[in-house]
Amino acid sequence: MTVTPHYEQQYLDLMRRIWEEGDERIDRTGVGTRSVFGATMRFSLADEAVPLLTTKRIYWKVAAREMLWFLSGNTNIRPLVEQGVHIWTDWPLDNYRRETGEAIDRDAFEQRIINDNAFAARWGDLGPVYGAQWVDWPRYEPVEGGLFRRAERGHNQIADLVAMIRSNPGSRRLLFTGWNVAELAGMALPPCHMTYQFHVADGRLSGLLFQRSCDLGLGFAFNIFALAMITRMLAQQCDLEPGEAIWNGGDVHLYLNHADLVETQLARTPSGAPRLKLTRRPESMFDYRIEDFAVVDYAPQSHVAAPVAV
Ligand SMILES: Nc1nc(=O)c2c([nH]1)NC[C@@H]1CN(c3ccc(C(=O)N[C@@H](CCC(=O)O)C(=O)O)cc3)CN21
Ligand SMILES: O=c1ccn([C@H]2C[C@H](O)[C@@H](COP(=O)(O)O)O2)c(=O)[nH]1
Repeated sequence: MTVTPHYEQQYLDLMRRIWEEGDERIDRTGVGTRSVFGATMRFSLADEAVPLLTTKRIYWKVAAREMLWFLSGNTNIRPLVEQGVHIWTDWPLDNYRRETGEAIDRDAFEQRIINDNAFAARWGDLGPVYGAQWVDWPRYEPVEGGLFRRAERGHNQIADLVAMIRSNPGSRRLLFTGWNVAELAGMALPPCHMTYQFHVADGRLSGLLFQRSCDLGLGFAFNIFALAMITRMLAQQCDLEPGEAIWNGGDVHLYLNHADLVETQLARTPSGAPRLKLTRRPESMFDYRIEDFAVVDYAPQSHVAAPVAV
């Protein structure tokens, strides 16, 4: 009898291989990583399956709120912080401390972001990151004298994608990207989950993500959930069934200060088959709310905390 391995096994196998054989180097953050180049994982989304890790608890609502924030086009951490989502605070905080020399702690910084409009506008923005490029990629229009001005509304890649999936599902151009070369310098971090492509076969929509840089211990769990989530949303909007989530990583790494996390997860056995439910069919990709998502049959092992490299 052959037993199908649990979907999470491919993640644990990659984690072990990087930890044991990855190339060790000092990275941009100074923390140090072990790294491999090029990896693929595939997860079924059929029957509402969702690739949540089970060898530690994943706060999927944090990742879901982040995805809804991307789709809103907002690039300021304020709406995240207002919802108790702290995952993007460290970069503006680091910038604020460097520029002002003030030794403010994270809670106080977040309070000021919430309470003070001008402060949030000055210190809370990440630059033209994901949301800006996804729904408002800048367009320029000619004005007199050979000059150009920025059009009031940019390209909405997500709205265009929905229209294209509906009208031409066989297209090989069903994609959107955050990698706007001309604007990279203004971003707090250049996009990691940078290009998403979609494919329709047999009435099923599959999503493929190319992620140039992946923090396998921390970011990956969020990135793979988000890929599944947006693929499900697009399938719902386009009257398709969910197919697969396919993940392609470029530089896939483990930070050297994640030893406890790696050893704990590798000592655990994945189990269970969580499902993601979309409880309502909103008007468009831009009308989803956090209440529209529910995860059932998710019984993970305990959360394992790990430091984020800034
Ligand atoms: N080094 C690094 N790794 C990342 O994954 C990452 C970045 N930087 N920079 C930009 C964003 C921010 N992301 C983050 C940042 C922090 C967590 C994190 O701390 N997660 C914890 C706690 C989650 C919570 O308490 O809400 C976790 O256990 O998943 C996850 C993703 C993903 N990205
Ligand atoms: O969604 C995300 C965002 C970021 N990461 C990780 C990958 C790297 O560890 C850092 C980014 O550093 P770079 O020097 O720009 O590559 O953040 C992630 O895994 N997922």
